[in-house]
Amino acid sequence: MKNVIEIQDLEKAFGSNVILRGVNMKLHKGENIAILGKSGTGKSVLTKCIVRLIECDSGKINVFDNDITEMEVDQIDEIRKRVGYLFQGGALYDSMTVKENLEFPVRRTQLPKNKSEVNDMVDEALESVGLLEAKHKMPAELSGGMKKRIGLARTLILKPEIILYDEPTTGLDPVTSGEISELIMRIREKYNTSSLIITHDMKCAEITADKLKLLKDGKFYAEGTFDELRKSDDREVAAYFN
Ligand SMILES: Nc1ncnc2c1ncn2[C@@H]1O[C@H](COP(=O)(O)OP(=O)(O)OP(=O)(O)O)[C@@H](O)[C@H]1O
Repeated sequence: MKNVIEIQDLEKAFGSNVILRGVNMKLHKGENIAILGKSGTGKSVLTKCIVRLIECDSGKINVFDNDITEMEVDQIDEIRKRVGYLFQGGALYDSMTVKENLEFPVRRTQLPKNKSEVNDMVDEALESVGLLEAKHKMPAELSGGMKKRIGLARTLILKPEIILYDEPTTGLDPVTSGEISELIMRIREKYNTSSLIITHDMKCAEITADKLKLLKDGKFYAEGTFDELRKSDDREVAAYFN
């Protein structure tokens, strides 16, 4: 199976604070992997290394068969267009409408397009997350769940092949969390994406992930399907299912 991400022996420290101590993983095309781990274990650092928002210290990170640790800035930009990163809070610009928030990545990273083309892209992305009616709203008028959806629409507008979800359901009630998890699945179907999903929400992992990986002490400690890990005798793993 084709890998869209392949990481070998990734290490990262901030000063004396060693975070990643030899991370290895592969993400196949079309696959969803959930990354579990206690707070502060380096899940976000790992995903940020994948798009070089953080520079790793050593190791290889192949994205679409290119080692991004060796790339020049302009080549990285090409990769970033193909890898969407959904930040924890949605990271919307509060002073811009939803429409303007969605136009922003298009204007920054794509060839000039005429107004109506950009408008169509905005509408398609909003329709994909079921929020076309929020187009002219300001972020302050949106609920937490709506902000997550709009953040996702802003990621989708560039039609990424990989999406990195950083805690897509955190801070949401169980019903809205479930809706976001279902949306992640619909997005995979529609856009044919592969995803890494950092989550503390086991329901989200159950719904969205083909495979779960548990980060502990700077390495992956366990991996398997939801059902395989649920049956694990290992106390570290079992703790996630209590
Ligand atoms: N830019 C940075 N400079 C210094 N330390 C950092 C930086 N980014 C992250 N860290 C440290 O790296 C560690 C891992 O952080 P990270 O955000 O990856 O944790 P996480 O597993 O995603 O946690 P959570 O589940 O709480 O979001 C933390 O100790 C954090 O303080």
